[in-house]
Amino acid sequence: MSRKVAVFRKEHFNAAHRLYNPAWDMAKNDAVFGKCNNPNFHGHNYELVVKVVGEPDPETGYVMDLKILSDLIRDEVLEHFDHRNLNLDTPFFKDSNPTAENICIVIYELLRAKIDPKFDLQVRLYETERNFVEYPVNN
Ligand SMILES: Nc1nc2c(c(=O)[nH]1)N=C([C@H](O)[C@H](O)COP(=O)(O)OP(=O)(O)OP(=O)(O)O)CN2
Ligand SMILES: [Zn+2]
Repeated sequence: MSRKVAVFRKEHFNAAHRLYNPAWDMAKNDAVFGKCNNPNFHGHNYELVVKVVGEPDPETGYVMDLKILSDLIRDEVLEHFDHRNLNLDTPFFKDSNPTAENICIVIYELLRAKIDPKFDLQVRLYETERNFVEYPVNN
């Protein structure tokens, strides 16, 4: 029987963004993205939940030390995203929109590169209290 356990770390960051498609005119961007297309940007208080799944180490009882996970999220994610303009201050959304979906995928990829492949990883990102996304699915 599997002894896999999921451990979670919650973090938050504040960031500004604008959702628009540069290939479209303002009218179409307004129609699709509404107030999220404000050229002067707008902000969200993002809540981030990182889930790591694996078997507890027999010597420590830890799946992964949550202090190490916390430091990793700080260094790999929050340093890039917190109090930043996601369109202008980060390199991640030059060719894509900083939607919750795309931000979640970027965060997953940043963390996946640093977390031992023996662990499964899943990221949940709340853009508002009621709007949230998860990547990857079915973990
Ligand atoms: N599939 C997606 N839809 C929307 C996204 C997104 O990232 N993925 N993003 C937005 C806006 O950026 C933003 O989330 C909308 O914010 P807001 O208008 O404040 O949202 P609500 O009015 O629904 O606020 P609640 O507090 O959640 O009620 C839009 N769509
Ligand atoms: Zn928004």
